[in-house]
Amino acid sequence: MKTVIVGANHAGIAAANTLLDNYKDQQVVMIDRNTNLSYLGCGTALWVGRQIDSYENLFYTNKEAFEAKGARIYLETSVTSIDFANHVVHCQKADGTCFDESYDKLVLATGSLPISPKLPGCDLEGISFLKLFQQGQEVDRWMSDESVRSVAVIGAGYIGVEIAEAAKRRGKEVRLFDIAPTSLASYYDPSFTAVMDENLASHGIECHFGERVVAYHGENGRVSAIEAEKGTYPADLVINAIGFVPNNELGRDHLELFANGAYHVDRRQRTSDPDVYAIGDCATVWSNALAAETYIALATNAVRSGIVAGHNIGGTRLDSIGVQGSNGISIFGYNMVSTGLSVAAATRAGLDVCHADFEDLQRPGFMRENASVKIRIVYERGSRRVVGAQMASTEDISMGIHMFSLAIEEGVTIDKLKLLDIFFLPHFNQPYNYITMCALGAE
Ligand SMILES: Cc1cc2nc3c(=O)[nH]c(=O)nc-3n(C[C@H](O)[C@H](O)[C@H](O)COP(=O)(O)OP(=O)(O)OC[C@H]3O[C@@H](n4cnc5c(N)ncnc54)[C@H](O)[C@@H]3O)c2cc1C
Ligand SMILES: NC(=O)c1ccc[n+]([C@@H]2O[C@H](COP(=O)([O-])OP(=O)(O)OC[C@H]3O[C@@H](n4cnc5c(N)ncnc54)[C@H](O)[C@@H]3O)[C@@H](O)[C@H]2O)c1
Repeated sequence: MKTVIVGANHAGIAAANTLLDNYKDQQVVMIDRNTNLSYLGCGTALWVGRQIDSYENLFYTNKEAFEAKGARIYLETSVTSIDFANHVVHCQKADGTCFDESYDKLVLATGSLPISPKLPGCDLEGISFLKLFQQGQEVDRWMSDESVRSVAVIGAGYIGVEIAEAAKRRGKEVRLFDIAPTSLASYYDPSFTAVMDENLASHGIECHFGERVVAYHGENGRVSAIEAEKGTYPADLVINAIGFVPNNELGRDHLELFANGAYHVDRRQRTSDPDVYAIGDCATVWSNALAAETYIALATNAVRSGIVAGHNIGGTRLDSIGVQGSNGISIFGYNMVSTGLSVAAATRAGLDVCHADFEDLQRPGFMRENASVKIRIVYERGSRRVVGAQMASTEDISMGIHMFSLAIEEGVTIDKLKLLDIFFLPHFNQPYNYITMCALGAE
C-alpha cells in the first residue's frame, strides 16, 4: 500500500509517523513546498520577545528522521495538481523540474493560510503575517532594526496578542487593533477579556478594539502608518493576524467542502473521495460542545487527526472522539485557558446556555504564595450538560481545563461536577475548591 501525504507539518508528520511506526508494509511519500518541517509557531512570539534563547529548538523533527524510517520525503516541492481519477499527484521541485507520484491512498495535510486584509497599501514593505518560520524570521529582523519604533498588530486573537506582547518586550511602541470590542473575543466572555485588556494596557500596549483598520500608508515603498476608523497611527511594522482559512486549493473542485472551505471529513478523516483523507487545518473537526461539524485550527487537532488517519489507512479502524477546541494563552504572566464554548459563542451557535461564575484565592489564605483564580462554567439550560469552561489566574491553572474538556466530551452535567471528588492540599488548592464552588453555584 502506498500513501502519499501532501503537507509535512504537524498533521502530515503525525500521519506519517503513525503509518511508519505501526504498519511495516506501508510505503510512505511525504511532499512539502517549504524548506523545513515541524516548526512550532507557538514559539515565534517567545523567540521574537526573547523569552527563549533561539528558534533552533522550535523544530521537533527533520527530513532525515523520516528517511531513517523508510519514507521518501520531498521538501521544497509543490504539489501543483491532483488527478483524483487516476490516483496521480503532479509535483514541481524548486528548480522547476516536474514529476508524478501515484498513490493508493492520499492524505491532504495542506494546512491553512493566514487571512489577508485586502486594504489599500497592502503591497508596502514592512507588512507581514506570522504563519511560517520565514515570516517569524522576517519579523524578528525588523524588530532588531532600531528605526522600527512603532509596531501595529491587526487582530487581537491568539497570534496578535502574543506578538503584541513580544514587540513590547522588545521595547517597541505597540498598537493592537481588532474589530471585536475586546481582545480574544472568540475564546472568552467579556468578564475574562476585560482582565486581559487591562493587562495589555497596563503593560503599555495601546488597545484599539472595535476599531477597523481601513488602509496602510507608506513612504518610499515602506509602511509608515495605518489608518483606522478613529485615526491614523504611526507604524514602521505591521503584523496581520486576523485568522486562518483552510488551504483547499488542491481539492476544492473535487471534494465536498464545509461552509468555510475546509474539507468535510468523517470521524475517520475520510473525505468524500474514499481514497482521500484530510487532516489538520485543511479539514473539519467534530465539536462535542456543538454536537456538529466545525472548523478549529490548532496544532493539537492537527496531530490527533493525523494519528486517526494513519491508523485507518494502516488497517486499524479508529474513530475520532471529537474535540473541544481547548486552548490557552499566557501574557505578561497572566494565564487564561478555555475549552468548548463561551456564553457568547454558544449563543451565536443557537444554544440556550446558563453559566456559573466563581472567583477565589487558589490556596487557603494562610499560604504565602497565592493568587486569585476566576472560573466560569457554561452549560446547556435544558440538558444541563457542560459545554464550556474558562479559567484565568496569574497561577498556573492550566491543567484544570483538561477535566472540563473530558466533561464536555463525555456529556457530563453541571450537577455531576457539584459533588465530584476533588482532592485538597494547601499547596495546591482550598478545601472549598473553586471548581466545586462554581458548580454548586449553578442555577
Ligand atoms: C504564530 C502561531 C502560533 C500558534 N500557536 C499555537 C499554539 O500555541 N497551540 C496550537 O494548538 N496551535 C497553534 N497554532 C496553530 C497551529 O500552528 C496550526 O493549527 C498547525 O500548524 C496546523 O498544522 P497542519 O499540519 O494542519 O498545517 P500547516 O502547519 O499549515 O502545514 C501545512 C503544510 O502543507 C504544506 N503545503 C501546503 N500546500 C502544499 C502544496 N500544494 N504542496 C506541497 N506542500 C504544501 C505547507 O508548506 C505546510 O508545511 C499557531 C499558529 C501560528 C501561526
Ligand atoms: N495559544 C494558542 O493556542 C494559539 C496561538 C496562536 C495561534 N493559534 C491558532 O491559530 C489560528 C490563527 O490565529 P489568529 O490569531 O490569526 O486567529 P484568531 O481567530 O485567534 O484571531 C483573529 C482575530 O482577528 C480579528 N479580526 C477578524 N477580522 C478582522 C479585521 N478585518 N480587522 C481586525 N481584526 C479582525 C477577530 O476578531 C479575532 O479576534 C487560530 O485558530 C488560533 O487558535 C493558537
